[in-house]
Amino acid sequence: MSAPAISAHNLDLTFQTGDGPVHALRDVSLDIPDGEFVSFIGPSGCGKTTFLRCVAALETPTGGTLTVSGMSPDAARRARKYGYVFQAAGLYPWRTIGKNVTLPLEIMGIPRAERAHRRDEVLALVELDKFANKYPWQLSGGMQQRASIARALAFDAPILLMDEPFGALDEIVRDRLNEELLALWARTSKTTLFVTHSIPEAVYLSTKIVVMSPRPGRITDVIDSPLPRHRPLDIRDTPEFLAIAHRVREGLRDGMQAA
Ligand SMILES: Nc1ncnc2c1ncn2[C@@H]1O[C@H](COP(=O)(O)OP(=O)(O)OP(=O)(O)O)[C@@H](O)[C@H]1O
Repeated sequence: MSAPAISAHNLDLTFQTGDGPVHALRDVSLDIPDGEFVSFIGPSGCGKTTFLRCVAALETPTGGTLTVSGMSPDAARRARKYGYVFQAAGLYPWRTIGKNVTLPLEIMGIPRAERAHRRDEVLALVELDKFANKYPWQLSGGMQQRASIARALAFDAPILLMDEPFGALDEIVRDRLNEELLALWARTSKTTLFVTHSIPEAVYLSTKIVVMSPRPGRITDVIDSPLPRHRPLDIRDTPEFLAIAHRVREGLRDGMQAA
């Protein structure tokens, strides 16, 4: 069997700050097999972003072990094992959508023809193929987030890290992007780590839901979703869906009480 996409054991992270130590993650152990869609949900400040940043080698844990595709996070970063989608789309306003998407490929030194090919492919995946020559300000917020997903997909990394990518969008746009993201995940089968504050979003998207407690962030529950992989939006009204949402809510409440 190949190594899990992500494997964390007793992960700890304490930030040293001017006001004293901030214990952001405590004893986080989690294995994520290849191809799963895993949501992280928990109160603000519980370390969700910090965990993603550890996976991306942007933070160094102060204890425990973490492997990404069977290697150290730093080696995984150098091997370009992940794409990262941030809370804000973070597109460069002076570059077209197409040129935003190809920027990481330019930095990697990928030849022009190959860049153009990958740009067309990923823009088609997020249904923005007609917008390659537009500038970010000419697109809606939801389209900008899709462009930022395309940029993260451009170098075809096996892991996609998404930090609350739809948090700033209204519910209707968010619903549509949730549906599109599931379809995209089904087509690409990338291992996805997705941070959210929304219980319905976590339950709708995920094969596994990781519930975290307030700081220091611990895992209070890991729920393997019994829902089928194909999920129309109205699955959210089914008793199965509501039962998982209830369990997430309980997990969040238990974490708050224990804190
Ligand atoms: N570089 C840093 N230096 C000091 N403290 C930090 C640093 N980065 C994060 N923290 C602290 O660590 C804790 C966890 O932060 P993190 O951003 O991971 O939480 P989060 O669960 O993603 O929150 P939110 O849902 O609000 O985005 C917070 O208390 C935060 O203030």
